[in-house]
Amino acid sequence: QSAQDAQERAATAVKRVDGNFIRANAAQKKTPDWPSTSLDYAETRFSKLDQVNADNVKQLGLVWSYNLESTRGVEATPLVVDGIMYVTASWSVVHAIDTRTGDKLWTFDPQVDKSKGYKGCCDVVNRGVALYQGKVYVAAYDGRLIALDAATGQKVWEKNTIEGQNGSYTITGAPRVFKGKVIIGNGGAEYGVRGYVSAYDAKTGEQKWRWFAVPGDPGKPFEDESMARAAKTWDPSGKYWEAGGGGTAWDSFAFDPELNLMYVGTGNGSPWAHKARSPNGGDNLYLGSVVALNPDTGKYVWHYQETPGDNWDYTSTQSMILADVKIGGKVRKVLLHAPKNGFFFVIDRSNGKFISAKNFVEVNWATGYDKNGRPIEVAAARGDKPYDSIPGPYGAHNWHPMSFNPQTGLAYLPAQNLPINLVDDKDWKFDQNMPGRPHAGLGWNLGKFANVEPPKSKPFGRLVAWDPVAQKEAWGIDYASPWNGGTLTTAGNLVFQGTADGRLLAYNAKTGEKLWETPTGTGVVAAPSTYLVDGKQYVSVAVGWGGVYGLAQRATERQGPGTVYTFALGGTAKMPDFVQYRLGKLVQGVKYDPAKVQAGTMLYISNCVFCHGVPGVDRGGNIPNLGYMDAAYIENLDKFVVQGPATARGMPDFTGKLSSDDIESIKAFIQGTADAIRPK
Ligand SMILES: O=C(O)c1cc(C(=O)O)c2c(n1)C(=O)C(=O)c1cc(C(=O)O)[nH]c1-2
Ligand SMILES: [Ca+2]
Repeated sequence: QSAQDAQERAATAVKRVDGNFIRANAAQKKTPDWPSTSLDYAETRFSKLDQVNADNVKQLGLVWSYNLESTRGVEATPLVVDGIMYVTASWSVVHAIDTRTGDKLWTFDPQVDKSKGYKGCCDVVNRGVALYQGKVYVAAYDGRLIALDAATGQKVWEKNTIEGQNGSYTITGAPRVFKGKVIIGNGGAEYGVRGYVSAYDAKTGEQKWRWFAVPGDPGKPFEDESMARAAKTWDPSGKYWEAGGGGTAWDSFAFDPELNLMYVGTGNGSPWAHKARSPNGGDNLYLGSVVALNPDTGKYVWHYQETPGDNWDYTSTQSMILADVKIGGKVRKVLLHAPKNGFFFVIDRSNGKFISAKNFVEVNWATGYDKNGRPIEVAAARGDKPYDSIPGPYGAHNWHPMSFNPQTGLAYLPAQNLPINLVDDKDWKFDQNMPGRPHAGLGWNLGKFANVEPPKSKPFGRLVAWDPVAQKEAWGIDYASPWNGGTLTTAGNLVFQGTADGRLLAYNAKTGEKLWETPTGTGVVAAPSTYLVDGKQYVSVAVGWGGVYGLAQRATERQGPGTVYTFALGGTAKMPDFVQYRLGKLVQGVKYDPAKVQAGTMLYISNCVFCHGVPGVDRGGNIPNLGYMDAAYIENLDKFVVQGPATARGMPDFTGKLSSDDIESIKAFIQGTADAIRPK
C-alpha cells in the first residue's frame, strides 16, 4: 500500500517540476523541496528552512539509513520532491527512495561496461540527477544521457553524448535543466579530449546545441566565432587538437533567468603541460574559465579566464554561485567562484567583468591578481625544475560543492592543502592507447622514487567560511585530512558538512562553533540536502568514500558501503554496523631483479600510481595499495594485469600494452619499494 502510495506521489510530484516550480520553490519563505542538484538556479545550496537550527540541532538523530550497495565514491546530492528522493551511487546507478519510510521505490542501473572504468581519471562517480516534468535525468559514466520515468524508473529516452568525438570521454556530473533543455558536459581531459557542453530537449532527447570549450584543428572550419577567437590564443605548432586541448565542463553550471545567461565552468588543458600544448605560449581560451552562454542557442556571450595558459590541472569547474551582494554601496549581480587554483573570485555575472580575487588558502603559483583580473604569476611554477605546486592538481577546492548563505553573507567551501611535486615530462607524446598515462607532459613526481623531493608542505583540509565582499575568511575549521564533503547552509544559522574521516557535522554559520556531529561509517565527499516532508524538516546525506583522492588514500579505519542517512529532530534509529578496515603487512618475499626497479618505477608512474597510489606509502582508498597485498598477488601480477578479474570492476586490461618483461619490472618496483621502506 505505502509503496503504491509512494509511486503515485512520485508520478504527480515530479510532473510539477519545471522552471516555474524551481523558481517558486526558491522564492518561498521556506524552501520545502530540493528539486535541483544545488537547490536552485543560482546554485546556492542555501535552504530557508529553520525548524532545525543552531539552538536545537543537538537533538538531531537518525531516522533511517538506506544501503546504496556500492563500494566506490558517492558524490551525489539527494534531490527530494514531495518526500520522494532521487540519488545516485557509483557507476551511475539511480535510486528512488520513499523518505517517509526509507524504502526503495525503484532503482535504475544503466549497465555501464565496467571494463571501461579506467576511461575516467577520478573514480566511477556520479554527482546526481536532474528532475523535470515527470522525468529523472542521469548522465551515465560511459557518456549516455538517460531520461527515466520518475514514478517507475523506466527508460524514456537515451542519447550518446560523445558520438562522433574521439578520446576517453566520460560523464560524472549532474545534468541541469534550463528552459526545457537538459545541459550536460563531459570529463576526460587527463587523457586527451576536447571539452564541450551539449543541450538536449528534455521531452524528446533531441540535441539542441553544442558549444565547444576549446578550438579544434585550425585547418578545418571553426564551429563558431568564439572558436575562431579562441584559436588565436593557441600555438598550432603544439598540434593541441591531437590531444583534444581539454577544457572539459565536467561539473558545474548555473542559470540566471533574468539575464537569460547560463554559466559554464571549464576544465584544464589536455595535455596538462602548457609547453607541450602550446609551445610558444598563449592563454589557451577557454581553459580554466567561467563562460556565459545563451541557454536558447548555446552561443557564447562572454568569458572570464581564471587560469590563463593552465599548466597544473587548475580547472574552473567548481561550484558557481549567483548572488546579489553590496559592493562599494551598490548591489551587484555577481558570480562567486573558488576554483582549483586557490583564489576566490567575484565576477560581474551580467558582463563577465572581474571585480576581485583573493587566495583562500596558501598558494605558490601566483601572488595575486592585477586590476584587470590577470594573475601575477611566480615564474618557477612554470619552470624547468621540479616544483612543489600549491595547490597541486587536486586543487585548493575540488568539485565538493560550496554553499552561500545570504543571511551571514558567507560562502562555505571545502578547501584543502594538497601540494604535489610536478616536473616536466620531456618525453611526453600523445598516445591514445596509453590509458594509464594521464599526466600528459608533466610527471607525477614520486619523491625519492624519481630522485626528486616529495612535497614539503603536508596535506590538510579546511572548511572555509569566506566573506566575498571583504575577500577574507570569517572563520575556518582545520581537518587532519583533505578531501572533505560539500556543504549545505540553512536559515537555521547552520552549516552542515561531512568529512573524509567519516563524520557529519553541523556548525554555527556565523561563528563556526561546532554544534553537532555523528559518525557516518565511511568518508563523506558529497554534500547534504534538506527538505520538508509533511511539515517536518529532514537532512539527508549520501556517503561513500571515493573520488580521485579516495582511490588511493583514506582517512578513516571504518569502511561502510555507500549509504544514504536521513536525520530529523528526535530521530532514534540505530546506525548500521561499520566494518573496521586494517592495513595489511608490507609485501614480502617476491623474487625480483633489482636491475629492473628503475624501469619498473617509470612504468608504475605511467600506468598504476594514479589509482593504486605509492606502494606501502599511501594507505589504499577504495582501490587496494599493492604494497600491502599478499606476496601471491604480486607474484601473479600478470594474471591481474592481462585479462584479469578486476577488469569487471573497472581496471584496465593491459593486454598488448604491457609486456611480460614490463610486468616483471613493475613487480620489482613494488617489492623493491616495500623492502626499501620496511622499518629495519
Ligand atoms: O579534466 C577532466 O575532464 C576531469 C574530469 C573529472 C571528472 O569527470 O570527474 C575530474 C577532473 N578532471 C579532475 O581534475 C579532478 O580533480 C577530479 C576529481 C574528481 C572527483 O570526482 O573526485 N573528478 C575529477
Ligand atoms: Ca582534470
